[in-house]
Amino acid sequence: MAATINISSDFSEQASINSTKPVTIKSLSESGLTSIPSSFASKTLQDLPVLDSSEDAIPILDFSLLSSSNSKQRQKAIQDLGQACEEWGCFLLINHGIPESLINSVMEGVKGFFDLSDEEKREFQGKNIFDPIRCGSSFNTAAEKVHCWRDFFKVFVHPDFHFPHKPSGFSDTAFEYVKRIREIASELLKGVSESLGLEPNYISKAMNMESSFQVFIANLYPPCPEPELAVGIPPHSDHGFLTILSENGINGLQTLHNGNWVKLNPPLNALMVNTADLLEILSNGKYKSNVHRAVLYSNATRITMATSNGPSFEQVIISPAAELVNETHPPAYTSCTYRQFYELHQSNSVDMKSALDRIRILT
Ligand SMILES: O=C(O)CCC(=O)C(=O)O
Ligand SMILES: [Fe+2]
Repeated sequence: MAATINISSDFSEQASINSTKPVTIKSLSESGLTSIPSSFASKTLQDLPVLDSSEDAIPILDFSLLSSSNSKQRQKAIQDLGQACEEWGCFLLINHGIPESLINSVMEGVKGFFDLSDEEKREFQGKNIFDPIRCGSSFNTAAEKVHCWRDFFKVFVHPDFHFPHKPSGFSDTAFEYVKRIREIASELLKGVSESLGLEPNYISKAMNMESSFQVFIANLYPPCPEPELAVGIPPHSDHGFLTILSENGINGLQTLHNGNWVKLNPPLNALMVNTADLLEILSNGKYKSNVHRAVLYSNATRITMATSNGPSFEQVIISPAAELVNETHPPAYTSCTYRQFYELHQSNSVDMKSALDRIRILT
């Protein structure tokens, strides 16, 4: 392994290899390293068996059936959705209605953004986790022991739409894309409410989804000289209700299921959906947030777009739904606002369900 280097979550204080130029993971990868700096060596990559989806089949849900006029078909779709949330915490979504051309053009914008020079990106670096536009490397270099082989940008896109103004036209296509993702999340959350025995608009009303907090996260995983030693993102769960992802045709997301890592190899144009921590809280633990990770390649660049969809950031208190609390199921989490939870989630290292574990009520 090569010498240790320092990187920064944002681009403000980046040290460099040999102190000659700033380091993003992209530029580190392009510098022709043949081994990873020791600060990227993850100890946990080989810990559990990795299965193909043919060995343990991740649910594939047909989005169009959730709004079917045939009530039997719709009920079955809701039941399948509930089962996927309960048994997997993730699923693949087909027939979601977002045109492939729209997904492709947002992906082009993401590529264009990562291709900006480090100097140009600096304009968008952000200083803290509540900045609406923030780009950087790894996850939170101030708190983490092992860095992620990943560059990212994160943008708050709802209720107020923020977006980088470069590359040109990117913001317009992204606006349309996140709106379509919000509509899908809203329909899925209706189904989730029903699958929990609540009325269809329960989550929408109780969580003030009209001002739902939505974050668009673009991830770049450049080729890594030692993909068996480094990690794109280590095992973690997400912070909102549902994260909806698409990728650039290179698979690399794995989900933890029954003690194995299972590869998500989505069919062309399918979206990947993860249940996240706030849904685990709201369902009082019935639906577990999905633990997942992203792996790397030595010869391919993987790009993903993960859109996190959650409740209103400050206006509601998230707690287990009263209807799901009883003597046998006492409240399993303390209440919080999304803002409080987001801070817990983003200001530590990315590590399993560490944020949720801090508000879990132990019995
Ligand atoms: O890029 C991926 O496959 C996963 C990304 C992810 O887990 C995240 O952004 O939270
Ligand atoms: Fe994630």
